[in-house]
Amino acid sequence: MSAPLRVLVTGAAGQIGYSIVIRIADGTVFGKDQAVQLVLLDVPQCATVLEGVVFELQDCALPTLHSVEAVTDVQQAFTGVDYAFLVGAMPRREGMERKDLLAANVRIFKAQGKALADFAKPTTKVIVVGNPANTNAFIAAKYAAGKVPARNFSAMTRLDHNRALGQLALKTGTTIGDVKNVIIWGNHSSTQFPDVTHATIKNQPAATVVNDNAFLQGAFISTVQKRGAVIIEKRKLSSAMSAAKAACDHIHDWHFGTKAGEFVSMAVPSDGSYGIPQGLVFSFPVTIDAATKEWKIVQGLTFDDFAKGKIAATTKELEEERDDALKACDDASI
Ligand SMILES: NC(=O)C1=CN([C@@H]2O[C@H](COP(=O)(O)OP(=O)(O)OC[C@H]3O[C@@H](n4cnc5c(N)ncnc54)[C@H](O)[C@@H]3O)[C@@H](O)[C@H]2O)C=CC1
Ligand SMILES: O=C(O)CCC(=O)C(=O)O
Repeated sequence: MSAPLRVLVTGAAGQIGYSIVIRIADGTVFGKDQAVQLVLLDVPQCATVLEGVVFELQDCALPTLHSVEAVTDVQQAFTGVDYAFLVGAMPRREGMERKDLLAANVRIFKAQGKALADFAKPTTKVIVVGNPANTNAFIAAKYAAGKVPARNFSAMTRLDHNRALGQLALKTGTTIGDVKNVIIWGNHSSTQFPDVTHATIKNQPAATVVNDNAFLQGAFISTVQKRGAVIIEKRKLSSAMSAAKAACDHIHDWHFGTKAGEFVSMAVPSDGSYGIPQGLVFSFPVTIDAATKEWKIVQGLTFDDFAKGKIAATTKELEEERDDALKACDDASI
């Protein structure tokens, strides 16, 4: 068993927390030979619930779980972490857009960015799940600057990516393993652009196999864009099982690298690729090198006018969110 990795989950008393911790603890994310020290953070009001989660993890008798601690103190939570799953935040309810959460949640990510700078390892890798995820990651990276590099911050669009794979498999009567290289561009919001231009199904161009352009430019895109809202409408709670699974896929691939010839969607600070403003946390297709654990934005993809319009819309939304978040941070007394 390798020396333990210290892995933090915030919001661990919540519904995503409950689905995510078992996958981290049982070796699904970091492998069956990798011990994990799990740190579960939530707010003090949730301390008892958190204790129950710790007890359940102990009762799972997992060989890969080196230790598990429940904490409500930010310094204790962030000290020495190798990976941080930042889930803890207010979820939206029916009828809200994710950006409606901005003012409430941005304060959390400002404080946690500072805590990462002060207490985490400079090599810590961070996935932000709490919404609005891209902009929260932007804010956390800003307040960790100088200590933890911006490229160690990411936001989750893997759930959207997985939703897109699922919709294509359903439409074509194939299985998930047959569908590769869909791309989610932009924001984890209803402006995101799920793009199949470079996707394949059974190694053939997805557009050829689907053979229904109206679907690909219509229902496919809107289903993926609005899936989160539909789940809320039906469950009266937001996606949790699928969100936890996607967060684990995201960190698994960051830790182990992507497969040859395949890319995944991950929201990362833009380096200016494809004309996206520098620093904006934007979902791109990325490949990850297993040895260095560094992501690289896939280069050289081309866009038609339809795609250009979609990418412009999601970029504009993210720029507006960024500006609102910066203003909220200036106003926040933390
Ligand atoms: N990026 C994505 O694809 C997805 C994002 N989400 C987002 O994930 C977040 C969590 O969702 P759920 O688990 O369903 O919500 P939940 O309400 O069940 O759990 C959130 C937990 O976070 C805790 N929390 C709040 N402030 C905290 C803080 N400052 N530090 C530590 N913990 C804190 C709460 O006490 C609660 O236990 C929401 O913002 C939701 O919108 C959900 C699904 C997908
Ligand atoms: O839609 C939301 O606001 C919460 C859940 C979510 O982000 C999603 O299901 O995609």
